[in-house]
Amino acid sequence: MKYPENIRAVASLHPDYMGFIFHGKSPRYFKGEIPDDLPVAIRKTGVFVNSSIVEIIEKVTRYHLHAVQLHGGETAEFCRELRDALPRIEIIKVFSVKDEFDFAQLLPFENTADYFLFDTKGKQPGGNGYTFDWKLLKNYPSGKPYFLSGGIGPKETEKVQDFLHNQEYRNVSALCYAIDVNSRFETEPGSKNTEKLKEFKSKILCQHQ
Ligand SMILES: O=C(O)c1ccccc1N[C@@H]1O[C@H](COP(=O)(O)O)[C@@H](O)[C@H]1O
Repeated sequence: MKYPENIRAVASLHPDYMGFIFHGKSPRYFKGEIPDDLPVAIRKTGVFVNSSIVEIIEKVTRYHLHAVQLHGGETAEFCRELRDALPRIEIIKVFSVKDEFDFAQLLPFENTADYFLFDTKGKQPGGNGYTFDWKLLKNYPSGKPYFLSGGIGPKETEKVQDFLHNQEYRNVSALCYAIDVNSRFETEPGSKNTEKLKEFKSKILCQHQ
């Protein structure tokens, strides 16, 4: 998210999380103010790419963030330091997936991240706008809930419904804690199409009940 009016409009749809990107090279780089009248249940999330602990603490404090999404090569040791520094902040550690994925990479983070997030590997650290083959997640060995991300847009609605409900994915979709959407719902970088988000959310939730 980037612009106050759009932040308010999307907040009115009551997403569980809302992301603010603190990666200088991103067209979504956030440097404004987050409206202070958002519904309290929305978890404001800072998205970082190899930022220092000091920088993350500064943003968490300044913007009253509830969660951090670590989208770079942050190590498990880094996550542990961050946890010690900010014990109440949720840590979402991102892993980029392409044609294959070595799930052994997750092991060191089992005790230091609250959630994993699977995004598509691309030219940019995130926001590439492409999906990966979710079948790869069938080998997910962890019991940790994860965010499904990467290129999910209105056109993926049925695919997401299928992932969440098809018996084929039963074991892995049970741990899918959140669907993360970004560039495919934008009218311009950082500005989300509220109507399309509303429709997407209602279709996913409707199927989920
Ligand atoms: O969106 C960005 O510009 C970005 C920059 C640096 C790190 C992460 C970024 N976005 C995150 O990438 C995923 C997937 O986005 P998309 O659906 O493929 O556009 C999402 O978590 C964004 O928050």
